[in-house]
Amino acid sequence: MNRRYRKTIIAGNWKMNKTASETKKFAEELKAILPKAKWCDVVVCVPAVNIPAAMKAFKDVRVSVGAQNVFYEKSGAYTGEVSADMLKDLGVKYVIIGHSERRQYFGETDFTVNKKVLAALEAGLHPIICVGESLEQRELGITMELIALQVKSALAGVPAEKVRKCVIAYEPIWAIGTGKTATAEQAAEVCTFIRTTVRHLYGARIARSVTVQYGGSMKPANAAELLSQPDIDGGLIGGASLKAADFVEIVNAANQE
Ligand SMILES: O=C[C@H](O)COP(=O)(O)O
Repeated sequence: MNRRYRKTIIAGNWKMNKTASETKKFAEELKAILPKAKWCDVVVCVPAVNIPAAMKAFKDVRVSVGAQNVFYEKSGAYTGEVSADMLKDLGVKYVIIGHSERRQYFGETDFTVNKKVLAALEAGLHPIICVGESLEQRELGITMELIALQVKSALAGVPAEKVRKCVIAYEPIWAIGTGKTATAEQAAEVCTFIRTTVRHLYGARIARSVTVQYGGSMKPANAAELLSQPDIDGGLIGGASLKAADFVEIVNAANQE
């Protein structure tokens, strides 16, 4: 981690978990145990329908509320979709884009990810752009090519002054929800490569300012080691973000780095 140049961000991705009342309960639990002085930004990305409840519940907890998806059009006949302006209007700060579950189950592609990133930035949101390889791709030895393609596609047309608003999350698909974490070396290697890719596109100054997270079975037991890697500036946490105590332990691990 390098606090001098960029933000450390610990973000929970609740996926399709917790009702509005469970959100309120979680916020109360979190408030009781979250340290007041934090060196990192803490974000909780909740299901879209629970955003208003989360905004209210996390108001005095100094936790930003994030969304898990956004559509790229501004408005119109797109049944079931939510626009970037709608999220912004609710007070949302971050939005996850291109999570592998969206790519796998909902047909998201590098092309739609890019359109969503542009729409999110235009609305003043911070996109958390997810990239990552499958086990087959890793075994074929094409991880870096794939990551470069995903990063370059996601950032296509993003002007230099807006890139530092983007967060890039490296989430190896084989480590998501499997309990199988990438080793700190594997995670660090790809996170450094992501920064190098941004450097080739935008130069060293901007590359230094972009937050790169790791996600994939991050938990209290492995967070400190992962977060101590120089190019890992935070985590995107699924399962372990659902329990306030585990989530806070990860925030504490980030605070110690
Ligand atoms: O967005 C979060 C990732 O999918 C990681 O999920 P996980 O921590 O449950 O493996």
